[in-house]
Amino acid sequence: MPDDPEEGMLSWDESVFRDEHVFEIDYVPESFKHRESQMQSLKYALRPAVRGSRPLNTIVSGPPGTGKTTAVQKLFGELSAETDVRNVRVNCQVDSTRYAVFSRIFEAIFDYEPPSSGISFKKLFGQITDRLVEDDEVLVVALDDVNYLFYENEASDTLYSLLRAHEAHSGARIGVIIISSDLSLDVIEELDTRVQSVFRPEEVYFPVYDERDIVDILRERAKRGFHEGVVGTPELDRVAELTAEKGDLRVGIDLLRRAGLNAEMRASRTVNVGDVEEAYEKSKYIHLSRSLRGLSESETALVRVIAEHDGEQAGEVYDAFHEDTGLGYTRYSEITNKLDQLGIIEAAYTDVGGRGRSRALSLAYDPEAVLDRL
Ligand SMILES: Nc1ncnc2c1ncn2[C@@H]1O[C@H](COP(=O)(O)OP(=O)(O)OP(=O)(O)O)[C@@H](O)[C@H]1O
Repeated sequence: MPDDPEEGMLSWDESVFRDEHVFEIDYVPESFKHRESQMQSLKYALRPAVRGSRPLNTIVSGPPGTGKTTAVQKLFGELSAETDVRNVRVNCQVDSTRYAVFSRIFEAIFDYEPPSSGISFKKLFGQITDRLVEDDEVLVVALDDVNYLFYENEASDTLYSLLRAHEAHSGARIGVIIISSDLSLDVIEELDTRVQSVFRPEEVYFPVYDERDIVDILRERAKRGFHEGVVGTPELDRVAELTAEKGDLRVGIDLLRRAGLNAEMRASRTVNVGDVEEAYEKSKYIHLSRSLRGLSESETALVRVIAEHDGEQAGEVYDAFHEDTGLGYTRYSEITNKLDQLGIIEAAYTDVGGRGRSRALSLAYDPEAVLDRL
């Protein structure tokens, strides 16, 4: 510990943070660099809406933590502030059925939730479009993390309703932005042919940031979040290096916050590389935590069973799952597919001693780390 407490030590009423809020998950950054071309493409697609026409439908894709959601949030913020275009972003991890998506849209338009007694989908839809026509407004809907609609088999119906709104309800103008971070999913291919025939979206791709971009973005964030001099260049470089390994900018933002907390734990005014390395033991699981957060009870139950039977054959895992939950094979296999697509588990086919092929299920992460986060 430093000799001079005045200089090196943090007192109780001091903090390394200037504004800890900038490291939170829902913070929309003021400065949004290295995404200029993607922002241009999105603006191009949205521009017709400003003129009162239907905007171009768009698919935004790219790996997790590459700024897709932020780009849409920033543009929607501008649309709300400067134009009459209505917009709503639906988080499909939370609202993963067509009815839930439209309830969210209803809420955004009417400023209150639809009656919980339950009205038919048709009625819900009709009220939304009537209102749009009445107010002469164009609506843009962003379906964020659209892959969750696919896991529930709701994607085609949801998109079909949105895309055909102007035919079903004359005068309704709705555009769709779908955001997908599951690159193993070919969104268009997976849709019903009836949807494919009306869905010819513009494509905007968000690649991972390289290490130099990451340093640039995180330096800005650190400047806002920490007092001057708290994070030095070697520490920031290490944060960027670890972030680039994972490819997800969220890892870097979480690392900065946790490293700051670790420095405070030592009552230090500055973050050192040790604080960063220690923080990484938690931050590296940020993607896992996010995937686990949205799971239902039976999905969580299956994750737990797999963690306890790591690497065993699918049949054995099913027996244990069935015993715990009473659920049958169909549901079991649907959940297995979802967990596989989310990257929580890996399902590999193996030959089992001449008896044909079987699926072995294992976690994509250390079982301890998974069980800790359930
Ligand atoms: N260019 C940027 N400048 C500043 N912050 C950024 C930038 N790009 C991303 N971020 C930050 O990184 C985090 C992740 O970004 P965002 O949620 O937009 O990613 P995403 O691509 O939508 O991820 P996912 O596909 O997992 O939903 C957010 O906290 C966001 O503020």
